[in-house]
Parts: sequence; C-alpha cells; structure tokens
Amino acid sequence: MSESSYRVEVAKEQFVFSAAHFITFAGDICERLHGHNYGVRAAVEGKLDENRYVVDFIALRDAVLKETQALDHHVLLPEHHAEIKVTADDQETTAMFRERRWVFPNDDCIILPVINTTAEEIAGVIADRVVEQMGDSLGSAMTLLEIGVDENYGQWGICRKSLVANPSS
Ligand SMILES: Nc1nc2c(c(=O)[nH]1)N=C([C@H](O)[C@H](O)COP(=O)(O)OP(=O)(O)OP(=O)(O)O)CN2
Repeated sequence: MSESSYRVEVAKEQFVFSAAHFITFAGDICERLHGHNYGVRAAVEGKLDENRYVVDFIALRDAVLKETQALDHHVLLPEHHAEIKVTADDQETTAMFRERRWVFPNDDCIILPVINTTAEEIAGVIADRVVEQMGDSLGSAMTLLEIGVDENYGQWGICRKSLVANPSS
C-alpha cells in the first residue's frame, strides 16, 4: 500500500509587509535603498495527526502573521554581510558599504541574521522564527516547513526547512 503525505498551506491577504532594503549582487554592485510590499506564504508537510490534520492552520496562520507584522515598516539590514557594515549607538543605526553611508533611527531598523537581505534569506528568517514560535505545536508528524517571500508580485524566494532530521539547521 502506498503511503500518503499531506500539506497545509496558508496564504492570507494579511501576510504582507512593507519594508526598505538594499542588497549587493554580482560581487560589488550595491543597490540603492528601496522598498517592497512583500508577500508571505507558508506550508507545512507531513502525516496526519490524531486530529486528522498536519498542523492546525490557525496556529500556523497566527505564527506567520506575527512574524510578518514584526517586519512591517522597517529598514531591513544584514548582520553578516562581508562589506555592508552595520553598527548602532543608543540612537542611530549606521550601515556602510565602501564610501556610502545610510543612517537611520534605531527603531526604524531590523538587523536580520543574514548575509544579504534577499527574499530567500528573509524567508529563512521567518521560517526559523515560526518554528521557534510554534514550538511543540509543530508536532513530530511534520516533516517540512516552507516559507515563501514575494518581493514584487510574483518574484518569490523560498526557504524549505526540514523539521525532522536537523530542526535547528
Ligand atoms: N533570487 C533573487 N533575486 C533578486 C532578489 C532576491 O531577493 N532574490 N532581489 C533583487 C533586488 O532586491 C531587486 O531590487 C528586486 O526588486 P524589483 O523591484 O523586483 O526589481 P526591478 O529593479 O526590476 O524593479 P521594478 O520595480 O520592476 O522596475 C534582485 N534579484
């Protein structure tokens, strides 16, 4: 008999956040600061539990919504970029790339544990935070969490996180 696996997806209208960022690409090209109306979606795969669902999609929805809203109306900066150096004093956050410098009030910024604030990396951060937030409600029957981040109405970066073999990776 073949084994079944199941997938739950949440893709709600409220899963949007507006944020500013800039990335580097092609080695040393650094974008100008700009913004996106990002979209987010999430999926969990696994077997059915005793409720006959993979995960309560209300719990998944609420966790994704919380992490989405946390990013709204912020400047997203990378913590681990080799050349974009981000520092903060008690009032202002400064990002530097070679001779260029951007200064923001601290409250306007979120420094993400990423190398580049691409849609893929933002998806990875949201995935980690959703796993952390959901804790035990992501039961052992679940095998995969997938988070998608859309930068521009159809340009998705996706992170797939295994929930069994090595949940912390
Ligand atoms: N795989 C990825 N590719 C690109 C990413 C990314 O996160 N993952 N990001 C970018 C840039 O952030 C770029 O700014 C994308 O913005 P977008 O507005 O879509 O690009 P355009 O310059 O074409 O903007 P228009 O508004 O459509 O003119 C690039 N690649």
